[in-house]
Amino acid sequence: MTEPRKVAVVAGNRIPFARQDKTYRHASNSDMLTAALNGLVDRTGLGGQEVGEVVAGAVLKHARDWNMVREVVLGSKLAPTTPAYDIQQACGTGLEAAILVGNKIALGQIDAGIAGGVDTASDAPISVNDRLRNILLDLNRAKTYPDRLKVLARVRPKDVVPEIPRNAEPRTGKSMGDHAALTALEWGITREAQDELAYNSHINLAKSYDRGFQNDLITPYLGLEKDQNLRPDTTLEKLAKLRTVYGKGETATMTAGNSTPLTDGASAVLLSTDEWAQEHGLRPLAYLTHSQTAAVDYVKGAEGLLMAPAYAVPRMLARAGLTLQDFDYYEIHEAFASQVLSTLKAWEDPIFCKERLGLDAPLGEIDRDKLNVNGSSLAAGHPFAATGGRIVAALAKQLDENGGGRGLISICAAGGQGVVAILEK
Ligand SMILES: CC(=O)CC(=O)SCCNC(=O)CCNC(=O)[C@H](O)C(C)(C)COP(=O)(O)OP(=O)(O)OC[C@H]1O[C@@H](n2cnc3c(N)ncnc32)[C@H](O)[C@@H]1OP(=O)(O)O
Repeated sequence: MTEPRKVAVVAGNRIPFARQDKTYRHASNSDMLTAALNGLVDRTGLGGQEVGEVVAGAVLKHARDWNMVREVVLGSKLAPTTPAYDIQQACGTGLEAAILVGNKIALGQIDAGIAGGVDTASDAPISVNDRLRNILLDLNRAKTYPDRLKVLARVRPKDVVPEIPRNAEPRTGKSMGDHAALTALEWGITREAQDELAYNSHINLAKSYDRGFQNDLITPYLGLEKDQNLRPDTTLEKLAKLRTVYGKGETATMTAGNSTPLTDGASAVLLSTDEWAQEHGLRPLAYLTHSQTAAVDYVKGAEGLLMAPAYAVPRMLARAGLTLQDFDYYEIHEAFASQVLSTLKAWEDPIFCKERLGLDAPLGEIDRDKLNVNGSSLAAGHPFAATGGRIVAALAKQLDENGGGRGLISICAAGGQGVVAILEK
């Protein structure tokens, strides 16, 4: 077996993220992923060329999009001979796509590949209930006109009520926010701490736009040039006034300001070997060096729904021979401010680290000045599968700009899962 090859993150591109039912109201997942992909192809001069694979996905997609990513490639500026396939790991999708591409590069199966993700909260895949579905299937089977009429006569008004996907866990019926509220309560996460994290996210993202950091990470789309959820004028006072939306009574702390908004958007990231990058006149921004996934049993309440990264990170650190403090940047996806803070508090807690992680000592604190330095999902928004690509591209660029260093990526996902990775330069 030959040594694994280094996996370079070469470039990234996304469209600005839009709030649900706003600018991208009429854009489909395929439209948005094509825009993100074509922007990356233009930026890297890959028009008409083939890459090893394109791997991407959407958390919510229409049944007609069963081969979405390959169809997107066929409609893109890449060569039509580029293989492509869909993956889905809830909010971990974009990062998992980068890991899959990276692993194939490391093993010598491909020299370059593109990882991506897309989601629309505006163009939700509405379905019909099982009764109407069975009637429609029978209608398709009916051979004669009278037979069809007989089948149609079975339709009742209640059958035509559409089923809209809920942002909830199928096994508990609770929304992600309700789950996060339970975890916030368990860890004693205050409203003030959540609002401060949300405030920093907006300020850091606004600063990153101001200093031009986002210029070669984003391609404007449908007239939108910046993330639509960004509020550079937000203040702690304004955040403190918002009503709570998850949790109950006096213990409720989560608001629209410290929870991610429902969002539309897409992202794409180019990964390759050093040699491939050089041959194509490109250069590595950073290297994808480690990754890990974990899952927790949130169904029986053994752990909080969004706490899997708290388990994945120490496992990855142990394999990498690193401590939690060995990083210059921490990119912790802000599904909810409370979930970031619960994770950080768990890593500082000796009992959690001993009893749940099996460690002799707590992982300890991180330097908060190194956390989400260019803003994260609370400010940018969170089009589920597109978030991983946003983070990988921004962190790689930040490490490059810094002239080197190491960054930790941590993404919580529905179903009690976590996907984490390390980028280094
Ligand atoms: C899926 C996975 O695998 C894992 C994950 O990541 S889990 C995370 C998944 N994502 C979610 O669950 C998304 C959850 N978010 C939502 O459902 C909704 O955004 C929400 C219920 C939290 C809020 O919805 P909403 O009430 O419609 O929000 P919105 O109208 O935008 O904001 C309410 C108010 O707060 C204000 N506001 C929001 N953020 C603000 C800020 N930063 N500063 C000042 N004001 C703000 C708005 O201006 C608005 O004020 P008005 O009512 O005066 O207009």
